[in-house]
Parts: sequence; structure tokens; C-alpha cells
Amino acid sequence: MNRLKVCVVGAGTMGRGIAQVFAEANCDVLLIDKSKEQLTIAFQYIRKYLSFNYNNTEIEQIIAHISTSEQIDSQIAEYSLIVEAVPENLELKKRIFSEIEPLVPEDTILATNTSQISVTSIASACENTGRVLGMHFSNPPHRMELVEIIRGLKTDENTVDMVVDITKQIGKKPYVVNDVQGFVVSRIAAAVISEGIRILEEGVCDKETLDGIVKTGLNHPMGPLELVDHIGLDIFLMLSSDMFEAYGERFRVSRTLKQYVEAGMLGKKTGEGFYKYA
Ligand SMILES: NC(=O)c1ccc[n+]([C@@H]2O[C@H](COP(=O)([O-])OP(=O)(O)OC[C@H]3O[C@@H](n4cnc5c(N)ncnc54)[C@H](O)[C@@H]3O)[C@@H](O)[C@H]2O)c1
Repeated sequence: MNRLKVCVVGAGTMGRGIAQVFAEANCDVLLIDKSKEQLTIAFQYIRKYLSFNYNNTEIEQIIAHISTSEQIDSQIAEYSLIVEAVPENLELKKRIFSEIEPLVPEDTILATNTSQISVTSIASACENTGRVLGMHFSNPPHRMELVEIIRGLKTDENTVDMVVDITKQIGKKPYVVNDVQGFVVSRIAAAVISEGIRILEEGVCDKETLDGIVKTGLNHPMGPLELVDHIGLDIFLMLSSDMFEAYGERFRVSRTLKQYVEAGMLGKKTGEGFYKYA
């Protein structure tokens, strides 16, 4: 079988991890980012994460599978799977898909790594909507096994089957879901985190107790407040505002979350969220 050729658009937190996962699975990867600096940073991260599991020679062999570009152009025609991982913005994603589609053959699969935007809306930028679907890797992609496969309203079943197979081939676990706001994983995470913040607001217990209960009692690797610090409170505020719009009252954004974001307490990345980080 020919080696799979995958193009990843966006080399940020997710794109660089997705590129690493495909390169480790022996695929040829083209990593595109409009920012040269982001591409440089991407390789620093990829080398660091690979160094946990491989020796220097193996690292160089894996890295050799990844080429880069600062623009979307005709060379992407060689790649049979495109995974978009640019920021979470519908108009930007639609623009990227409408740029890509005319450059690739009819059977190229177009996937988005969106966390919660409607795959059907993103696909509407394309002529052939049957080849568009969601391929939602979890963060960090090199460690997390889940890939949520999102079937848009017009996604062909054949496209879904092919991406399920590819996901298994790269050692991940695919789960197929239909296209609703937040799919499954973001929706569940939003519910757990929001309820955790409310429990804290109500003074039921302190933050360490809350996180400890969830980790011990529900077997989650992180408590809700540790998790939101990891995601970034600003990102979570955006996500939960969209959930509120889609599902109403049960996703109303808490006062505490708004206040913390207003205060610039965004979690690990600013050194303080619900916890302090040195
Ligand atoms: N960060 C997470 O925990 C996480 C988890 C799952 C899914 N996602 C989703 O993955 C996607 C990417 O998120 P991220 O956290 O990696 O974002 P990010 O901001 O870290 O990276 C986005 C990258 O896209 C690049 N980019 C922007 N416009 C571009 C263009 N026109 N052409 C090429 N590159 C361009 C940026 O330079 C940046 O490097 C989003 O849809 C997000 O919702 C994020």
C-alpha cells in the first residue's frame, strides 16, 4: 500500500501534535502555517515530545517525514487527507476550505479539527460536501487516544469509513458522532467544568476538595478546575458562551468565570487561574 500523505493546515497547539502523530505512523506530512515562527516553534515541540520515546536517530527519521510551507498552494494536490487546525473561527475555516478544494483531486478527504463549530457549516464552503468531516483530536494529540469523527449533514458514509480506518492505522481510537454543537467531548467537558465552578461559587467545598472528589470518585485524570486552568479560562468562556447559545439555561456562563477572565486570570498560561502556577 502507498504511504498515506497528509497535509495539516495550522501548526499551533493542535496542528503540530497532529503532524507528529501522522509522522510517527510513517505518513508523509506537509505542515502549513502562515507564520514561519509558528513552524519553527512546532518543530521545537515535536522534537521535545518525540524525545520522551525515541533516540536521536529515530527522532530525525520521524522529523524527515514532515515538510513545511507558509502557504496553501498547488503542492497540496499530492495529499489525500487534509486536516485543518487553524483557530476556532467559522469564517476563517470556510475561507481555508474554499481555498483548498479547487487545488485537490475529487477524492481528497477534507477534515476539520474544530472543537465545536458545525462541520456542516464549514462544509458549506465546498462544492463536494460529501468529502468533508470533523476529525477532532484531543489535546495533546500525541498522548490522547480519542479522535471524535464528526459526520456532517452531507458527509458521505464512505468518507467516514475511510477516516475511521486511517484513525485506527495511526493508533488512535475513533468514535463517530453526528454534527451538533460541541459534539460529545466538548459538551461533556463544558457541563463538568461549569458545574464545578458553580459548586465552588456555592461554597460547598474548596477547590482542592472539589478536584480531589472528581478525580477520586469519577476517575478523571484532572479535576474540573485543573482542567479549565489547562484549557485556558478565556477559551472556555468562548466555548461555554456558544454552548449557552445552542442549549440555553443549562450552559449559562457563571459569574466567577467571567470575573476571572476580566481579571486576566486565564489559567496556566498567565500563571494564575483557579490555582497559582510558579
Ligand atoms: N487547543 C486545544 O485544546 C484544542 C483541542 C481540540 C481541538 N482544538 C481545535 O483545533 C483548532 C486549532 O486550535 P489550536 O489550539 O491549535 O490553535 P492555535 O492558535 O494554537 O493554532 C492555530 C494556528 O493556525 C495558524 N493559522 C491561522 N490562520 C492561518 C491560515 N490562514 N493559514 C495557515 N495557518 C493559519 C496560526 O498561525 C496558528 O499557528 C481549533 O479549531 C480548535 O478549536 C483545539
